[in-house]
Amino acid sequence: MRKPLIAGNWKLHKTLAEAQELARTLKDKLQDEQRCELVIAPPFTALAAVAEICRDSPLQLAGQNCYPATEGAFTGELSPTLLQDAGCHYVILGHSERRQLLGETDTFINAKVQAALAAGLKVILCVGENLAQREDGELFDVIATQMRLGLAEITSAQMAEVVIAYEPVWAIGTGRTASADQAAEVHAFIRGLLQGQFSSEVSESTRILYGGSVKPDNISSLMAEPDIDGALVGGASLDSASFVAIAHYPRPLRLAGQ
Ligand SMILES: O=C(CO)COP(=O)(O)O
Repeated sequence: MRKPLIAGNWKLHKTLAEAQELARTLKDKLQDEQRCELVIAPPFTALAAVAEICRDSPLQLAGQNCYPATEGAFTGELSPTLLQDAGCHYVILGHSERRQLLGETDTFINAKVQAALAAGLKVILCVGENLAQREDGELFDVIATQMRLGLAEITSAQMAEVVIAYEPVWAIGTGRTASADQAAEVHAFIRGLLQGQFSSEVSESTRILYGGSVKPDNISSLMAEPDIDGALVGGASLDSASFVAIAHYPRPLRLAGQ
Protein backbone atom coordinates (compact mmCIF):
# COMPACT_ATOMS: atom_id res chain seq x y z
CA MET A 1 0.00 0.00 0.00
CA ARG A 2 1.48 3.34 -1.03
CA LYS A 3 1.25 5.98 1.71
CA PRO A 4 -0.02 9.27 0.25
CA LEU A 5 2.51 12.11 0.24
CA ILE A 6 1.54 15.77 0.30
CA ALA A 7 4.46 18.12 -0.38
CA GLY A 8 4.60 21.91 -0.36
CA ASN A 9 7.11 23.58 -2.66
CA TRP A 10 7.52 27.12 -1.34
CA LYS A 11 9.73 28.11 -4.31
CA LEU A 12 11.20 31.62 -3.97
CA HIS A 13 8.85 32.74 -1.21
CA LYS A 14 9.05 33.52 2.52
CA THR A 15 11.57 35.46 4.54
CA LEU A 16 13.10 33.67 7.50
CA ALA A 17 10.48 35.10 9.86
CA GLU A 18 7.61 34.26 7.49
CA ALA A 19 8.90 30.73 6.97
CA GLN A 20 9.19 30.15 10.71
CA GLU A 21 5.67 31.42 11.28
CA LEU A 22 4.21 29.21 8.55
CA ALA A 23 6.13 26.17 9.83
CA ARG A 24 4.91 26.77 13.41
CA THR A 25 1.29 26.96 12.26
CA LEU A 26 1.62 23.84 10.10
CA LYS A 27 3.23 21.95 12.95
CA ASP A 28 0.40 22.96 15.25
CA LYS A 29 -2.38 22.07 12.79
CA LEU A 30 -0.85 18.88 11.38
CA GLN A 31 0.66 17.45 14.54
CA ASP A 32 -1.62 14.41 14.52
CA GLU A 33 -1.55 13.69 10.78
CA GLN A 34 -0.82 10.02 10.17
CA ARG A 35 -2.65 9.18 6.95
CA CYS A 36 -0.26 11.14 4.72
CA GLU A 37 3.46 11.72 4.70
CA LEU A 38 4.03 15.49 4.81
CA VAL A 39 6.95 17.35 3.25
CA ILE A 40 7.68 21.07 2.95
CA ALA A 41 10.40 22.68 0.84
CA PRO A 42 11.26 26.16 2.18
CA PRO A 43 13.93 28.32 0.52
CA PHE A 44 17.48 27.36 1.48
CA THR A 45 17.88 30.33 3.84
CA ALA A 46 15.08 29.03 6.07
CA LEU A 47 15.88 25.30 6.06
CA ALA A 48 17.83 25.02 9.29
CA ALA A 49 15.44 27.21 11.28
CA VAL A 50 12.36 25.41 9.92
CA ALA A 51 14.00 22.04 10.64
CA GLU A 52 14.33 23.09 14.28
CA ILE A 53 10.62 23.93 14.40
CA CYS A 54 9.58 20.69 12.67
CA ARG A 55 11.57 18.45 14.96
CA ASP A 56 9.23 15.87 16.57
CA SER A 57 6.44 16.63 14.12
CA PRO A 58 5.17 14.77 11.06
CA LEU A 59 6.61 17.50 8.80
CA GLN A 60 9.74 16.51 6.89
CA LEU A 61 11.93 18.92 4.96
CA ALA A 62 12.98 18.97 1.32
CA GLY A 63 15.56 21.04 -0.50
CA GLN A 64 14.37 22.59 -3.76
CA ASN A 65 17.55 21.64 -5.64
CA CYS A 66 21.08 20.36 -5.11
CA TYR A 67 24.37 20.13 -6.98
CA PRO A 68 25.88 16.74 -7.87
CA ALA A 69 29.06 17.02 -5.82
CA THR A 70 29.90 16.54 -2.17
CA GLU A 71 32.03 19.66 -1.89
CA GLY A 72 34.34 21.79 -3.97
CA ALA A 73 34.62 24.97 -6.01
CA PHE A 74 30.96 25.29 -7.00
CA THR A 75 30.03 28.85 -6.11
CA GLY A 76 26.41 29.28 -5.16
CA GLU A 77 25.60 25.57 -5.04
CA LEU A 78 24.59 23.19 -2.25
CA SER A 79 25.45 19.50 -1.96
CA PRO A 80 23.07 16.75 -0.86
CA THR A 81 25.19 16.46 2.27
CA LEU A 82 24.68 20.12 3.17
CA LEU A 83 20.93 19.70 2.66
CA GLN A 84 20.99 16.79 5.09
CA ASP A 85 23.07 18.84 7.48
CA ALA A 86 20.33 21.50 7.37
CA GLY A 87 17.70 18.89 8.26
CA CYS A 88 16.39 17.68 4.87
CA HIS A 89 15.15 14.17 4.17
CA TYR A 90 14.15 14.89 0.57
CA VAL A 91 15.26 16.96 -2.39
CA ILE A 92 13.08 18.10 -5.32
CA LEU A 93 14.91 17.59 -8.61
CA GLY A 94 14.06 18.30 -12.24
CA HIS A 95 11.41 20.91 -11.54
CA SER A 96 10.16 22.42 -14.79
CA GLU A 97 11.08 25.92 -13.63
CA ARG A 98 14.72 24.83 -13.39
CA ARG A 99 14.51 22.98 -16.70
CA GLN A 100 13.03 26.05 -18.42
CA LEU A 101 14.64 29.02 -16.67
CA LEU A 102 18.05 27.52 -15.93
CA GLY A 103 18.39 25.12 -18.85
CA GLU A 104 18.75 21.97 -16.77
CA THR A 105 19.04 18.88 -18.95
CA ASP A 106 17.91 15.34 -18.19
CA THR A 107 21.56 14.28 -17.98
CA PHE A 108 22.38 16.95 -15.39
CA ILE A 109 19.23 16.10 -13.45
CA ASN A 110 20.23 12.43 -13.51
CA ALA A 111 23.63 13.30 -12.03
CA LYS A 112 21.82 15.07 -9.20
CA VAL A 113 19.46 12.12 -8.65
CA GLN A 114 22.46 9.80 -8.38
CA ALA A 115 24.34 12.13 -6.04
CA ALA A 116 21.32 12.70 -3.79
CA LEU A 117 20.54 8.98 -3.46
CA ALA A 118 24.20 8.14 -2.85
CA ALA A 119 24.22 10.66 0.01
CA GLY A 120 21.05 9.14 1.53
CA LEU A 121 18.56 11.82 0.50
CA LYS A 122 15.18 10.81 -0.92
CA VAL A 123 14.34 12.30 -4.30
CA ILE A 124 11.16 13.83 -5.70
CA LEU A 125 11.83 13.75 -9.44
CA CYS A 126 9.59 16.08 -11.46
CA VAL A 127 8.55 15.33 -15.03
CA GLY A 128 5.98 17.03 -17.26
CA GLU A 129 5.19 18.34 -20.70
CA ASN A 130 4.58 21.93 -21.78
CA LEU A 131 1.49 23.04 -23.65
CA ALA A 132 3.07 22.97 -27.12
CA GLN A 133 4.35 19.44 -26.54
CA ARG A 134 0.90 18.28 -25.45
CA GLU A 135 -0.79 19.95 -28.39
CA ASP A 136 1.75 18.47 -30.81
CA GLY A 137 1.05 14.96 -29.53
CA GLU A 138 4.48 14.65 -27.90
CA LEU A 139 3.20 14.17 -24.35
CA PHE A 140 4.12 10.51 -23.93
CA ASP A 141 7.47 10.82 -25.72
CA VAL A 142 8.47 13.74 -23.49
CA ILE A 143 7.53 11.92 -20.29
CA ALA A 144 9.21 8.69 -21.42
CA THR A 145 12.46 10.53 -22.23
CA GLN A 146 12.48 12.45 -18.93
CA MET A 147 11.91 9.20 -17.02
CA ARG A 148 14.46 7.14 -18.95
CA LEU A 149 17.26 9.72 -18.79
CA GLY A 150 16.40 11.11 -15.36
CA LEU A 151 16.50 7.64 -13.79
CA ALA A 152 19.43 6.25 -15.79
CA GLU A 153 21.80 4.11 -13.68
CA ILE A 154 19.34 4.05 -10.78
CA THR A 155 18.79 0.55 -9.36
CA SER A 156 15.48 -1.03 -8.39
CA ALA A 157 16.62 -0.98 -4.76
CA GLN A 158 17.32 2.77 -4.97
CA MET A 159 13.83 3.36 -6.37
CA ALA A 160 12.49 2.78 -2.85
CA GLU A 161 13.83 6.29 -2.13
CA VAL A 162 12.40 7.95 -5.25
CA VAL A 163 9.04 9.66 -5.70
CA ILE A 164 7.90 10.84 -9.13
CA ALA A 165 5.95 14.09 -9.49
CA TYR A 166 3.97 14.58 -12.69
CA GLU A 167 3.68 18.34 -13.20
CA PRO A 168 2.27 19.43 -16.54
CA VAL A 169 3.95 22.80 -17.16
CA TRP A 170 0.74 24.36 -18.49
CA ALA A 171 -0.95 23.70 -15.13
CA ILE A 172 1.74 25.24 -12.90
CA GLY A 173 0.74 28.55 -11.36
CA THR A 174 -1.92 29.04 -14.01
CA GLY A 175 -4.99 27.98 -12.06
CA ARG A 176 -5.52 25.48 -14.87
CA THR A 177 -5.41 22.04 -13.26
CA ALA A 178 -5.19 18.92 -15.33
CA SER A 179 -8.52 17.16 -14.92
CA ALA A 180 -8.40 14.07 -12.75
CA ASP A 181 -8.82 12.01 -15.94
CA GLN A 182 -5.94 13.78 -17.71
CA ALA A 183 -3.66 13.33 -14.71
CA ALA A 184 -4.71 9.71 -14.22
CA GLU A 185 -3.89 8.89 -17.83
CA VAL A 186 -0.31 10.15 -17.46
CA HIS A 187 0.14 8.58 -14.03
CA ALA A 188 -0.89 5.20 -15.45
CA PHE A 189 1.57 5.74 -18.29
CA ILE A 190 4.37 6.54 -15.82
CA ARG A 191 3.54 3.40 -13.84
CA GLY A 192 3.90 1.41 -17.04
CA LEU A 193 7.28 3.04 -17.69
CA LEU A 194 8.44 2.08 -14.19
CA GLN A 195 7.49 -1.50 -14.90
CA GLY A 196 9.46 -1.54 -18.14
CA GLN A 197 12.47 0.35 -16.77
CA PHE A 198 12.58 -1.52 -13.43
CA SER A 199 10.03 -4.16 -12.39
CA SER A 200 6.40 -4.75 -11.43
CA GLU A 201 7.37 -4.36 -7.78
CA VAL A 202 8.91 -0.93 -8.40
CA SER A 203 5.91 0.09 -10.49
CA GLU A 204 3.53 -0.97 -7.73
CA SER A 205 5.43 0.61 -4.86
CA THR A 206 6.64 3.94 -6.32
CA ARG A 207 4.55 6.95 -5.40
CA ILE A 208 3.54 9.27 -8.22
CA LEU A 209 2.41 12.75 -7.15
CA TYR A 210 0.44 15.23 -9.22
CA GLY A 211 1.45 18.90 -9.24
CA GLY A 212 -0.07 21.93 -10.98
CA SER A 213 -2.63 24.27 -9.40
CA VAL A 214 -3.58 21.78 -6.67
CA LYS A 215 -6.04 23.47 -4.32
CA PRO A 216 -8.32 22.37 -1.45
CA ASP A 217 -11.24 22.13 -3.90
CA ASN A 218 -9.59 19.80 -6.41
CA ILE A 219 -7.41 17.56 -4.22
CA SER A 220 -10.17 15.05 -3.49
CA SER A 221 -11.00 14.31 -7.10
CA LEU A 222 -7.29 13.87 -7.87
CA MET A 223 -6.74 11.59 -4.87
CA ALA A 224 -9.72 9.46 -5.90
CA GLU A 225 -7.63 8.22 -8.84
CA PRO A 226 -5.87 4.98 -7.93
CA ASP A 227 -2.57 5.94 -9.59
CA ILE A 228 -2.35 9.38 -7.94
CA ASP A 229 -0.52 9.01 -4.64
CA GLY A 230 -0.32 12.60 -3.48
CA ALA A 231 0.41 16.15 -4.55
CA LEU A 232 3.28 18.56 -5.03
CA VAL A 233 1.68 21.87 -4.15
CA GLY A 234 3.06 25.29 -5.08
CA GLY A 235 0.98 28.41 -4.46
CA ALA A 236 -1.53 26.77 -2.13
CA SER A 237 1.29 25.58 0.15
CA LEU A 238 2.19 29.18 1.05
CA ASP A 239 -0.98 29.61 3.06
CA SER A 240 -1.35 27.45 6.16
CA ALA A 241 -5.13 27.08 5.88
CA SER A 242 -5.04 25.87 2.30
CA PHE A 243 -2.09 23.50 2.82
CA VAL A 244 -3.78 22.03 5.91
CA ALA A 245 -7.05 21.64 3.97
CA ILE A 246 -5.17 19.82 1.19
CA ALA A 247 -3.43 17.53 3.69
CA HIS A 248 -6.81 16.81 5.30
CA TYR A 249 -8.56 16.16 1.98
CA PRO A 250 -11.75 14.16 2.47
CA ARG A 251 -11.39 10.45 1.82
CA PRO A 252 -12.58 9.45 -1.63
CA LEU A 253 -16.11 8.09 -1.46
CA ARG A 254 -15.13 4.69 -2.81
CA LEU A 255 -12.85 4.21 0.22
CA ALA A 256 -15.26 5.56 2.81
CA GLY A 257 -16.05 3.01 5.48
CA GLN A 258 -12.87 1.01 4.96
O1 LIG B 1 5.21 23.75 -9.45
C1 LIG B 1 4.43 23.35 -8.61
C2 LIG B 1 4.90 22.57 -7.44
O2 LIG B 1 6.22 22.17 -7.60
C3 LIG B 1 2.98 23.65 -8.71
O3 LIG B 1 2.80 24.98 -8.47
P1 LIG B 1 1.29 25.57 -8.31
O4 LIG B 1 0.60 24.68 -7.30
O5 LIG B 1 1.48 26.97 -7.86
O6 LIG B 1 0.65 25.45 -9.67
